[in-house]
Amino acid sequence: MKLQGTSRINEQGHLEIGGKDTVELAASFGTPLFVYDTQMIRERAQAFHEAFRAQGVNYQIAYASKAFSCLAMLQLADELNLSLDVVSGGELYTALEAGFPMERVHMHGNNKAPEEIDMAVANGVGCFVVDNFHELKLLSKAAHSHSKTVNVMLRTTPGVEAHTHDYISTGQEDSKFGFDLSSGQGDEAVAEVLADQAMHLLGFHCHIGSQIFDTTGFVMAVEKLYSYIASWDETYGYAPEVVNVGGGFGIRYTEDDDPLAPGTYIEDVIEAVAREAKQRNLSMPEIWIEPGRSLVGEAGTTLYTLGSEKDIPGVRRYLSVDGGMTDNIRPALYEAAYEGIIANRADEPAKTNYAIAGKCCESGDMLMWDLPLPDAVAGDLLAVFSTGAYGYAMASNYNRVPRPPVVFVENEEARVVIQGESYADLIKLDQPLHAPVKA
Ligand SMILES: Cc1ncc(COP(=O)(O)O)c(C=O)c1O
Ligand SMILES: N[C@@H](CCCC[NH3+])C(=O)O
Repeated sequence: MKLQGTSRINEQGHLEIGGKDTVELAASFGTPLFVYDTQMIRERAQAFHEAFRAQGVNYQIAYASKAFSCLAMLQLADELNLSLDVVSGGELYTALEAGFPMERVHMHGNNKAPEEIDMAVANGVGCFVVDNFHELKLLSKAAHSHSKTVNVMLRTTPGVEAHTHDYISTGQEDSKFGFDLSSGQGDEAVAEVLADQAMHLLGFHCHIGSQIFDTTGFVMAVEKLYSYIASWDETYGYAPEVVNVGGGFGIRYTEDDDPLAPGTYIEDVIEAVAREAKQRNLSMPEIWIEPGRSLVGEAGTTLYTLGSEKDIPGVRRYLSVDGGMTDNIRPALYEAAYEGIIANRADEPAKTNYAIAGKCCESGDMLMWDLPLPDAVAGDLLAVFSTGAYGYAMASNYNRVPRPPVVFVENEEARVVIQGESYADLIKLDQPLHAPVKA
């Protein structure tokens, strides 16, 4: 695997990230450990900004905070002039506590609870990405009761299928997300929002899926959406101020992945919107996107310590790490592929294929099935690449495994941004039946 960002192999043959030796990071903070190369996040955000500026359109880049949310990450996103996609009261709370400007927060969710809607209205989020009719009712009620006008984006499902894993594909008709366009749900929703004094219709949103490597799906979604926008223009004299094409821009997990530069997605989307709008005599809307993975995915590396080995001659050599599905559920959930190296002997050539197992009581707790490594022994440090998105964010305490710490590294400095959980943390919400009877 080609090293990315600030990662390099230093004179000791150790993997270094952000000028920090990963062997030292593991010694200081323990393993498993999530290490984020924050310079890489800055560069990614910059690349998206530059791509938009080059096209001269008004835009917002909303970081999809579901990919990785914590106070420090959201403060970094703010520093990078990103807006923020939040999907729950908890993500919104994190944004509030981070001091993220609420006017740049976009409130998502396919089943927003009345309390979450109320919280978002009260705090003045920039817009609601409304998913369904139930939510429209709740939102209207909340907006009226706060005597506020709320900005609304309608989430639509344009009927475009992204070529990705079924579970991370969202733009197809048969999806739990958004208003279905072909059955007329979009028309009804537009009428409802336009008729409500407490709502301002900003425009339309679609998100076709994740880990997408070409622009065809985005262009098709724009074309499809515009065929409806044209009819809403005719019927209601309404044209959108904003079109949001979601996130889903692919990243490199393995050598087989060949992601496009951020600029390519942006150029193709803008070209498609400009063409569609012009053809229908509509003004060019602002273009918004919602990248998660492409901002933080490749910036994250997980460090594990290798432990037990099991060799089944002629079948497979298993090596176990001190984490697994509790810090990275993606291989078990989506058969997601990863690559890694022995971080303390990063200059040695690979000799043997290993199956990398987690420590949970599940046969499916496998991180990789065929990872070529130099002969590895217990105590070696395994670095798994591109774990920055939906790794920590989807971590669990299954088997009562504490969630690992997270550090940001940059310019030879490491900073803990999420502490590792202790065993005491694991039981802090437990309510015992009685005081423990100690023998
Ligand atoms: C509505 C929406 N926007 C943005 C994203 C971010 O996707 P990704 O992290 O693949 O860029 C997602 C997740 O797939 C999503 O559901
Ligand atoms: N969690 C997912 C993708 C879906 C995210 C949001 N719709 C992943 O790890 O790839």
